[in-house]
Amino acid sequence: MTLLSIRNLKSYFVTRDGVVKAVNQVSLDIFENETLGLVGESGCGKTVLALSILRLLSENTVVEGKISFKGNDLLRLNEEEMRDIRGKEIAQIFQNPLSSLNPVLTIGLQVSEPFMLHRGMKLADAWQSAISMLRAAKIPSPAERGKEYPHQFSGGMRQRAMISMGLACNPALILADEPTKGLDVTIQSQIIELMRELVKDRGASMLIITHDLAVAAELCDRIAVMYSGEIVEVSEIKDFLSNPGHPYCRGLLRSLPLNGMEPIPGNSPSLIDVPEGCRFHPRCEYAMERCRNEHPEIYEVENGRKTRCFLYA
Ligand SMILES: Nc1ncnc2c1ncn2[C@@H]1O[C@H](COP(=O)(O)OP(=O)(O)OP(=O)(O)O)[C@@H](O)[C@H]1O
Ligand code: NI
Repeated sequence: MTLLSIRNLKSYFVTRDGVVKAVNQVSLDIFENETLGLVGESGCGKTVLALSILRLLSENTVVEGKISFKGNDLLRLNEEEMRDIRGKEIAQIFQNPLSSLNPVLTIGLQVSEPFMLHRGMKLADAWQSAISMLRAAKIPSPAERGKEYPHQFSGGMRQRAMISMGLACNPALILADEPTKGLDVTIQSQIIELMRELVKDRGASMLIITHDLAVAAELCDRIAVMYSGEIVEVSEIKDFLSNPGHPYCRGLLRSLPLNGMEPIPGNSPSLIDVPEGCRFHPRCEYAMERCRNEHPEIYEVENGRKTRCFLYA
């Protein structure tokens, strides 16, 4: 069953230099009870896609298309209805908890907040629920540590606190944007393990944005790859790792340390002035005449795999 369905989403920023087409005609489904990875080079539009779902983009953004979630089109809800969905039905776990946590409130109080806001609990009950949540996130001595402030927590512990906050109201969908960025490798894998456990235990779905294909391999059921504002491949993670379809995805795999770290030649295109034809053609070793002039649609390949490449037309 589909939990969230994005159709023809466009998120454009109007800037002095031109229109930045950060998300361009994206269609993507997130199923119930699945973890979907979203990968792609820096600046390809991953964060903007996640922020579009939550409608957290700035005023100068034009957002068009349809985002269906539990019978509603999120893009058509009013701000009050949307506030009700944020944190309760769709939670976010973003990178850099230090900038997302309030420095002058205790961790316990901040994790209590969603319980008060969305579940109507009084502070004393919310506090108890917050402490259980911190315990579930494996924060040691949660009753004492809940009284501490963000700066008294290590980076890993702060991320655990953010995860507790995100999962407090049992959201159906969690949007996690690089949740382990900047953490030590060992802490990273503990956080990933924790997220997998908590998300699966609750039967929630997750969209996880990551640069790290190893993280995606560990955590995801399916993967979606973005290039220059577009989805270029969607596939089961195991098919993707063993046999990626799109030439860009083949390049991504070759750039992994265990495969020789061969970088993809060239740079990703500007989102203001995108190449004609296939956006990847200037960097593609398989580029044909057609790729220079025609924009490929996304083709159904096999096994639910979809690839935006004329090799599969
Ligand atoms: N408020 C804004 N105004 C104008 N352009 C923006 C704005 N926010 C993002 N962009 C542009 O939109 C594009 C996509 O940005 P986005 O943050 O989604 O990339 P990303 O894939 O998340 O990259 P990273 O992996 O580095 O986080 C970038 O070119 C970025 O500069
Ligand atoms: Ni990002």
